[in-house]
Order: sequence, then C-alpha cells, then structure tokens
Amino acid sequence: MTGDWAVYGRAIHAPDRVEDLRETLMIVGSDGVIASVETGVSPRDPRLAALRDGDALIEIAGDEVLIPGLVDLHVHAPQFPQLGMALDMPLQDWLQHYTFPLESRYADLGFAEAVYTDLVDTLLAHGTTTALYFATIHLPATQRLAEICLGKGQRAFVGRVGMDHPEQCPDFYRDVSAEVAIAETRALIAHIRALPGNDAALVRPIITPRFVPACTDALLDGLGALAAETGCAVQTHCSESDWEHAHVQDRCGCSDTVALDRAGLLRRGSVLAHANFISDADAGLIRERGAAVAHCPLSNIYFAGAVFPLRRMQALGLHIGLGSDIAGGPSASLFEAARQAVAVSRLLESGTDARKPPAERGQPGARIDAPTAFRLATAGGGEALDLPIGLFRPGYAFDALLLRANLPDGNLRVAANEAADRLMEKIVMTAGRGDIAHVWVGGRLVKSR
Ligand SMILES: Nc1nc2[nH]cnc2c(=O)[nH]1
Repeated sequence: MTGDWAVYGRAIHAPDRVEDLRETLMIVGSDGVIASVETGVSPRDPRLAALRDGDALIEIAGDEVLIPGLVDLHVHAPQFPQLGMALDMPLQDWLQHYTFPLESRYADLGFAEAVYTDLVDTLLAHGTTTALYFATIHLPATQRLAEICLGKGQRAFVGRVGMDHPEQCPDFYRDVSAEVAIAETRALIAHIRALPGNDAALVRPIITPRFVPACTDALLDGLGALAAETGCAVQTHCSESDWEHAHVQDRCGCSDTVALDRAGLLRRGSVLAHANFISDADAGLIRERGAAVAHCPLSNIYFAGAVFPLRRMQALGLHIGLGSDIAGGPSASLFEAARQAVAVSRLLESGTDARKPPAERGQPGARIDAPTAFRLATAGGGEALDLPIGLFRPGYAFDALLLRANLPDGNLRVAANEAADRLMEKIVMTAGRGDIAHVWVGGRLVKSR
C-alpha cells in the first residue's frame, strides 16, 4: 500500500499494564509510523468504508488479534547451525570446543550468506521484528548480515564481534590486534550507515566487544572511544556465569559492569546480555548510564548456574528486555523466552530443593506474570534500545504481528471475546510461529503465512 493506510479491529499491548484496544482504528503513515490510534470506532463508521473503497484497510477478524512485534535483544547469528547442541557443557568449554570453531567458518562468505538468510527468515516468521545480532570477527560476512536484514525488512542492530585476547581466544579465531578490530568496526559502521535504502536507519551498526575475558584492555578502551565518537549502541555479555564473573574480578579487580564503564562502554543504548551476577551497586551504575539488560532465561538455565533476579532489578529501575541468546538458548521464538522468563521466576520464588521447608526454599516476591513477560518482549525491548517500538501509539513504528487463533496447526486457542488479561496469558504461554499470520516492520509486510 502506498500513502496512509489503516488497520481496524482488536489489538493488545502492554505499556505498563495490559491495554485492550477494541474496535481500534490505527492509521499508518507512508513512512511506516503510526499516525493515530482510536478505540471504540463503530464498524459502521464511514471512514472504514472510505478506507475499504481505497483498498487501504486491513480488517482484523474475530479470531485474530494484533500485537506489537517482538524485540530480541540478544542473538548470535553465526551460532544458528548449532541450535540445541552441546548445552550440557560449561560455557567456557562450549565456547572453545563448539562455538569458536563454528564461528571461524564465517570467513566463507557463501556459508555466511546461506546461514544468515535462513536465520533472518526464521526469526521474522517467529515474529521477531527487531533483533540485536552478534556476528563474527569477519567484516565481509557481517556486512552481508546487515544487507540481508535490510533486504528482508527486519529492524536490526548488527555487530562485528571484537575478540583479541590471546589467552581466551584460540589462534584460529581471534582478532590479529586491537587496532584491526577497531578499524574493522569503524568500517562496518560506515558501511551500514551508507547502505542504499537504509535512510531511515532500519539497520544500525552496534559496537560489539564479545565479553571482557575475550578482549584486551586496549580493545575495550578503543571500542569505548569509538562508541563516544560515533554515537553507536553497544552490546556485550556481562556477569553471565560464575566462571565469567570470577574471571573478570580476578583480571580487572572489579565487576564486568565497572570494567565496561571504565572503558566507556556503558551508555544509553548499551545492552548487557545476561547480567545474572550483577550486584545492586552494578545495577545502580547501569541505571545511571541508561544502559539495559537482555534477560536470556533459556540460556541461563544451561550456562549461568543461577536465575537473573528480574523483579529485584526492575525495582532498581533497570531497562530490561528479552533475548533468545541463540544458540545458548535453543529456540528462535521470543514467545518461548517469555514463557521461560515466567517459569524461571517461579522457580526463583519457590526455590527448588524439596528437602528445605517452603519458607527457606526460595525468594518471596520473585515471580513475574505473563503480562510482564509480554512487556519485556515488546515495549521493554524498545525502551532498552531507546526506540519508538513495542507499543501501539502515535509516533511509534508500525512493527506488528497479526495472530490468528484456533488454527488446526497453531497452538493458540482463544474463546470468542476472550478477556484481555486471559488473552495475553494465553499468548505468552502458548503462542508460536504457527499462530502468526502476518508480520509488519515499519509498516512493510515482511512475512505472511
Ligand atoms: N551465552 C554466551 N555467552 C558468551 N560469552 C561470550 N561469548 C558467548 C556466547 O557466544 N554465548
């Protein structure tokens, strides 16, 4: 559709509580931005007939509901081929024996092209309208990932991974020097910003030191300076596991958070993956800098050895969204991450050792409910990135999913006129790829069943 167009019907979203937008007329401008949102519009409203006549109206049927697109704050694009593999290993062994050998193969542009094309298609089909990608140390393959996202219409932040530390990175997969890593990151920023068709910055570069253990101080400092110079967002891992957290304490004499801050890497728009072991003081620093956490409940089950204290960190005022952490997390679906965020919060609250009395077993008040998880997967991601996405509001991008319930090959079962709270619970607890009929990013239809 060219020019303004509209959707009409039922939508739900979660600004801070569930908002049921019934009989909603949402006008979308030719720039893909929501121009207006009006609820309670009668089906007989003459504007609908006019839009219908102009072939500019999408009508949401009784079994359908519109929700904001999902924002995945943490994806390792090159790890897609090993989804579900070797998750019984400790993080450091998984990296050395599986992940680094796989990532080193992206020197082959043909291999990169095939995997990245499949991944971006798959994530869009799962409703991920925005993704933050770690790529590899290979500049051409990373540039190609950005081009694929742009071509397919996915909102994305794409980062060339920096990793130059000789003690943590193998000879076959390591930056030759901090200088080369910084120069190639600079080249990626220029390349993505100049991509034809990227004037609206649908795809953005992101500065990506892998994690403190993999980077020399020179690389961390250099990338921090580059972030200040270019205004780019930053992504990295932070205090993920016992091993990783202790390693940084040993090497730097401080937490990951403080080490990242000293290098200038903790800024508004910085996204710290995991952050399971951050202290309240770390949280205070993250909040002060306006940085965010990508909560990755699935991979934390396997690698962290602990549950991220989400409620506590929300109370401390952090921006928090969700990450699939492909392939530490073995699912491409952010609905799955949302479900697991609820599930692990329940385990944290109840505790897990049946031999302890209930009062000593867990952490009271740690649970989150389904609407909170929905919010993390949508508006929380937008907040973390400081982008107007994740809500149906004027001025926000029309990044949206049309869910169609009660399909024979779908999971979502919805009664006629289901109450909004119940509907949102069902979406978080059961929805998946098979329930997604259409996906829009910035007003462009990018996937249909
Ligand atoms: N989960 C996870 N943690 C990391 N820490 C450093 N690299 C990685 C990675 O690829 N995955």
